[in-house]
Amino acid sequence: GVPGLDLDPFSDYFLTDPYLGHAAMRDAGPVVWLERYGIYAVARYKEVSEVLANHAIFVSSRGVGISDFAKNKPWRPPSLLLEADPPEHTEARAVVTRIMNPKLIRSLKESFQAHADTVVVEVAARGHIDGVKDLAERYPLEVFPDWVGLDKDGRENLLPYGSMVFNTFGPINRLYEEALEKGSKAAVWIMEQCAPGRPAPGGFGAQVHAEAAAVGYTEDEQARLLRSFLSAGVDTTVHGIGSALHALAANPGQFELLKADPTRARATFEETVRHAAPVQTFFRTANEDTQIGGISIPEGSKVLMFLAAANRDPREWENPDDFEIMRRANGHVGFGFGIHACLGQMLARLEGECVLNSLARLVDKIEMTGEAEIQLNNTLRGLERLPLRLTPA
Ligand code: HEM
Ligand SMILES: CC(C)Cc1ccc(C(=O)O)cc1
Repeated sequence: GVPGLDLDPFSDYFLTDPYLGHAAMRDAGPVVWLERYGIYAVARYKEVSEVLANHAIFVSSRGVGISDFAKNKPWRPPSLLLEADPPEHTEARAVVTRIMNPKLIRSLKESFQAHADTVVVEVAARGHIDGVKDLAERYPLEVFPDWVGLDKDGRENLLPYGSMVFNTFGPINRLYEEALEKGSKAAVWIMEQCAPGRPAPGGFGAQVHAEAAAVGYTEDEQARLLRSFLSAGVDTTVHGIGSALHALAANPGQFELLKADPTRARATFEETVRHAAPVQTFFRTANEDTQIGGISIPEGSKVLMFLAAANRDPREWENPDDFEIMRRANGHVGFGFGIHACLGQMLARLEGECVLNSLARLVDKIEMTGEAEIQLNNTLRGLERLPLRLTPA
């Protein structure tokens, strides 16, 4: 039978340091049973990839959190992308990829890089900073809302809303309840911003609405489509950039390699997404009786995929726990894989690359001046605080 483990992947203890738990699950077998929640878990690269690829059996429309939408009404109307299966999912994705494509990214590169230089020059001159508040949060919160076309006022709602969305994929624990309390107020502003006609003309938001309207989406569907981007587009990049700063401060040799060739910024961010996995886990639901690694998985089972564990699976990676910007990180599952693979990964890479490229050219040293503090979240891994000293180049 399936090996059972008693670990709680949503406990503060596990979320603070998940790596021993990851190894225990990987070593226990291709799939394990987490008794505490009555869910299956896959932590090896091979099985995580297989579950992500097999979207017909391991479906998203029953929710990508622990709650099964076939049994319990979701706390918010389901996403047309994340919580949909083909054919509805295919159509929604086609609408968005008409806008979110390499041409768009090329058009943003110059302004995104210029802004990163401005911010990095400023924080480097300050010397002592909190890498989270002063850089990892500041940069995405300045470039992303302008690109979408959101109001100038109220942007402080974006992080608590995203934090709520990600916490609600987990069980109803303290993190879930605290996030729901903080996020509910933010949700009012988010939904106002998603309404057709609200985003600034010409921005990404208005373009999503126009493309969705063009294929007959109702106003509610147009709003929900844009909601996906306000849900997924901020906390993730904030944690990606924060984790990159942390990794570079903790590995000075890697920062020297980056400074030697600032075009390595792109590969540095990719290795960060592999190594830190800002999105640690989420679920699929077995839509029929099936099996994983020879173990029977009954219809209705929730399967928790540990992307972070797959990205450090020694069966797939050499020195998996080492942060190595020169390695070939492609193939990692930090942005997912298959039909639901991250729709914003090009934008995320652009944001990460721009900040790290600025750091490489404008900063000579990046040093920890105290302990990094983890921000606990049922799904995301990122920092609450990162005390740094930057020395200008
Ligand atoms: C480092 C930053 C990011 C990481 C690690 C990340 C990770 C992921 C992952 C793992 C998925 C797959 C979810 C699944 O398979 O159910 C995903 C989907 C998605 N991401 Fe990202 N993401 C990031 C940034 C962004 C940004 C900046 C945006 C928007 C601008 C975005 C928008 C989306 C959307 C809309 C989906 C749903 C796609 C679908 O279901 O077809 N993400 N992301
Ligand atoms: C890693 C994913 C779970 C991030 C994410 C969150 C929310 C949405 C949405 O469509 O609301 C899409 C993607």
